Amino acid sequence: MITQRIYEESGLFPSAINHVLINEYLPDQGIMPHQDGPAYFPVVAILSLGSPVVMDFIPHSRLRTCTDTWDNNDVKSEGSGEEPSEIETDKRMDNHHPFSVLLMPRSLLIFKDNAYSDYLHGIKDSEVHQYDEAINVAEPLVSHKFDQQLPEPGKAIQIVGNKDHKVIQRTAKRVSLTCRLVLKVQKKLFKF
Ligand SMILES: O=C(O)CCC(=O)C(=O)O
Ligand SMILES: [Fe+2]
Repeated sequence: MITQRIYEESGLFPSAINHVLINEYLPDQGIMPHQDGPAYFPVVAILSLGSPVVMDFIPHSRLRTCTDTWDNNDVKSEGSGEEPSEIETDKRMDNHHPFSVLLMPRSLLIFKDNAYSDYLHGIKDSEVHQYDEAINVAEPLVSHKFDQQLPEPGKAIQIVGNKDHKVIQRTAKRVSLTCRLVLKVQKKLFKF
């Protein structure tokens, strides 16, 4: 089973994956920025099928509260380990910039730790996604290779990219399998 393979090959989950959410998206549908919350172990594996999408990661608002000090790049010293100082707070914010990831069909995205706890993740409600800023921007250049292996070549993927303007057109549905580990499975819901 796919979850077993993800569990074994990633080595990132303390026990077998016990929760899979299947989402289906029409070409103009996304998901609003959110956090997956404390019910899950903080590692998420998302398998993507169908049209590609861009997933945006946005620093959580608690890390974006004083944007006026955002440009404070000359901070070099580490804090003393006591109360967080202003410098430490700035440094922490400096480490949290928005980023995005292009999710191609049959790709597996795994995110964890800070990406789980310090960022919201979401997908725009748009048929066209820009991936210029995606951290894996080079990937679609090789994607045509596996595009040909799909049952309907070219149906799911349309990359309208050139070197200045990198966008994907979502021409088909996208189905994702979000695989997680629920830490405490309540066996008896009602205890008297
Ligand atoms: O469909 C996706 O890629 C993301 C789904 C998601 O973030 C969720 O179900 O919590
Ligand atoms: Fe999520």
